[in-house]
Amino acid sequence: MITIENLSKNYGDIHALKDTRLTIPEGVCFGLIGPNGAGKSTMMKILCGIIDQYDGEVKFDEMSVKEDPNWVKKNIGYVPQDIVLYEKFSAIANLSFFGEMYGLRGKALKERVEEILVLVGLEKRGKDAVKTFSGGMKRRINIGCALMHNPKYIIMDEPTVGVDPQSRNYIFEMIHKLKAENKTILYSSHYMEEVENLCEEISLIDNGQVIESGKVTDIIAKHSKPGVYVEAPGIEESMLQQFGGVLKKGEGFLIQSDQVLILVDALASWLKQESYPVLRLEIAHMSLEDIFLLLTGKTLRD
Ligand SMILES: Nc1ncnc2c1ncn2[C@@H]1O[C@H](COP(=O)(O)OP(=O)(O)OP(=O)(O)O)[C@@H](O)[C@H]1O
Repeated sequence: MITIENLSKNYGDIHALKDTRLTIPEGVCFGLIGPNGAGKSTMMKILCGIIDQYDGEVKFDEMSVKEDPNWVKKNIGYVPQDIVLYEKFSAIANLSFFGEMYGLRGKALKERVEEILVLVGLEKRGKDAVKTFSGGMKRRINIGCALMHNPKYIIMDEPTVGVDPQSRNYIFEMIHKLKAENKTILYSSHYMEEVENLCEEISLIDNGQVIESGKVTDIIAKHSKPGVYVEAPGIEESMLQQFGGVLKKGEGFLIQSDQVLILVDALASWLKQESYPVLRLEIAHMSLEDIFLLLTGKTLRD
């Protein structure tokens, strides 16, 4: 279990994390969701010991990150947001380099490199220089490097950003395999649907603080309200506020109400009376993304 207590980090006047608390259970894929600048990367860098100047406490079981940075290096695999690889060297050379840093040698190193190449789906490209790889392939090798020492905890900072669909699917498959091996994975993303599919538990982060945390289904059950989605060119949020709470969603609006049938009727009459062309009018439930918007007033992506 990872326990984060009263974690704060400032960069000059910027409060990247503000008295944050979080508990991450063992053996789950845990998603950190938040917009740009929410504090996700800062939290991850503190967890894996890259940032060591902060207030508060981070513990893996009872092991404090501050007390034993070497334990952290042995037990955590960190996949940074920016790909770090030696472009001129082959995939095998890159994986071997990271394996050696973690103390692997000889046969054990060779076998682990082969295992990782299979895991990331690049066993046929092992001897090729990384500079000949697509962005998605580089990302897969980058993840492989973080797994060379078979860490118990894996921290992945937005591993699918800028990645092609094929590589993204490889990454998802990899995560499912790691979950089957009972690894604890911390996974940050701006993509709610990714996190909903991969993670058993999540934390919504905004402005350096945890807004909500728990199982995806529990968060949805707690905050989601039924409502009606309406899409009609020309209508504006202020016009719909007479009907209930309004959230802007895609090209239309989601209006919350416990009386959805009455609301559909009322909206239909109003739209007809005002002569707005209606593209969609339907009963809808709030998604996790809608809940994030409801709780923070922000969308996940600009
Ligand atoms: N080295 C740094 N120096 C100064 N400010 C920083 C530094 N790193 C991060 N910040 C600031 O701290 C805040 C949190 O940044 P952080 O990178 O942790 O957020 P994030 O949620 O990971 O965002 P993104 O999704 O864009 O990666 C932001 O306001 C950011 O500009």
